[in-house]
Amino acid sequence: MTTHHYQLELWDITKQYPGCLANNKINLKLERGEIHALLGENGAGKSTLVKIIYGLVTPDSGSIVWDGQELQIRSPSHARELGIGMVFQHFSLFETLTVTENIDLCLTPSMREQIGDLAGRIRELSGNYGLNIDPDRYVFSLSMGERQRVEILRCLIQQVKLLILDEPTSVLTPQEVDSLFVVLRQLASDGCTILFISHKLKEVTALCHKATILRGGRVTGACVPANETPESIARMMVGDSAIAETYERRSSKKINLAVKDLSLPAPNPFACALKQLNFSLRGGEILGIAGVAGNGQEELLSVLSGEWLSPHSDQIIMNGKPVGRLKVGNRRQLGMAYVPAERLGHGAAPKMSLRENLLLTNATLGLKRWGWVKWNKVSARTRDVIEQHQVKCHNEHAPAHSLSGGNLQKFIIGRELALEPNVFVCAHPTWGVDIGAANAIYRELMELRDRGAAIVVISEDLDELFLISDRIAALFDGHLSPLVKTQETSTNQIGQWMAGQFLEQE
Ligand SMILES: Nc1ncnc2c1ncn2[C@@H]1O[C@H](COP(=O)(O)OP(=O)(O)OP(=O)(O)O)[C@@H](O)[C@H]1O
Repeated sequence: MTTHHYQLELWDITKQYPGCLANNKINLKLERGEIHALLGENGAGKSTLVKIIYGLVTPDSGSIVWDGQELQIRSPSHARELGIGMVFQHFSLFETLTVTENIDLCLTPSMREQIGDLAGRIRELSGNYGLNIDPDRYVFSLSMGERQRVEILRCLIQQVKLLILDEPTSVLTPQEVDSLFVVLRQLASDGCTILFISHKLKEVTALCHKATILRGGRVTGACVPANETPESIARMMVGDSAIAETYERRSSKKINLAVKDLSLPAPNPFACALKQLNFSLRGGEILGIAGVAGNGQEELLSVLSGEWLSPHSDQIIMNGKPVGRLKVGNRRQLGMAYVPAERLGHGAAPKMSLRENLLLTNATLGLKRWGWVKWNKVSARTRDVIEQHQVKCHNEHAPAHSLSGGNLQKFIIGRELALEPNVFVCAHPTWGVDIGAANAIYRELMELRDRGAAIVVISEDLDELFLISDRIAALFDGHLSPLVKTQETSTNQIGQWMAGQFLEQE
């Protein structure tokens, strides 16, 4: 049954969740040194399968052959001992510890002894692979891109034979993606096998040697990505809904959101101060803000949403009212909705059910009276969001953490759109969302825009920003570049602005 040149073989792997057959007799073989893409729409069963390989989930039936030996992977620490490393979509780092302390936590005593000076080894590996990580920094001060690089470093330090990456590029800029691919190709040529989950099909065709496609928990196809186009792979995954659309540009006269001379000191030594930001946004307009992670995106999101207050009330004006000193809840009452970058923990409370999560931001919409929650209404509204946005889940009582990443993102966006905001601030709207659902989200953003809302989209995906934005700008070191019409600029120019070139022109 086994062939020894395979690093990993899965035979008839099956996993049933209540009401959902997440993996249905899956067969998969990974050769040593190959980069293998695992593709499929949201909820297809990709994360379940890789959690089985990483020992986080026990399959109901089927067998696993590692390095020619049939075995059971009992736990993540067992997986790591075998040489299996995983970088999750949701990072698993402790924010109040440094990079070195975080990496140290997953080492066994013998690994510690073998490595010796851990901080030195981190510096060395970080240098070799161009990851640019300072071992002494605290994780809370790192951008999403940097956090992901710490996770990759953590696996590299353990000398993995199989590296599993779940949506690794979703928080990276094009330049960071290129350098990640250099690292991955180097690792693969050193004999490390890489299992790569991604919804970004251009990247799959550029990087991966083989691809396996899942649908509804089954393997439904396989291909050599280099022989395919992103469109042909998309059709294999989700059918014709994948075909990309283009959108007309619109805008109106009324200004829904204005930011005036907004400067904000960095709240900690590693955060980014915002410097003299000025922009205004009309109803019926989408402003795309590009930038390399860590250049002020998190800070701008926090100050626009009201999680942080601006120094003066009139530095942020919503529909003519100064709101800079109002908190999130008050801004929501005035018509703002907000989707933060991190889904679990920030966008949704993981252990709370979907209807409780809906209530968290929709409470003002007649769902409470005299302090009593009208649970029937909350349930009905949650079911509407689930239906309208085709969120795959058991029902409205499912805890947020039981949803696949893309489905949770669809739910959070749907919940916020249900508020019918006139100012919508949204980070990474299609992070981890499959191509069919991404198009559905784009359509909804366009429709909201056409109903007169002003929308700010902060994203590191330039293709996305060029597809949907009416105007576009880049953040660099807390400075905002000029805002230009998307048709009048190019990815090249915005790429240069992302590196701060606009400051030299001023
Ligand atoms: N702990 C759980 N309890 C109940 N159902 C679950 C649980 N984990 C996953 N599921 C369900 O199993 C199915 C497969 O989910 P999985 O996370 O594997 O999909 P995926 O292909 O990784 O999707 P995505 O691209 O959105 O991350 C989904 O319908 C999901 O809701």
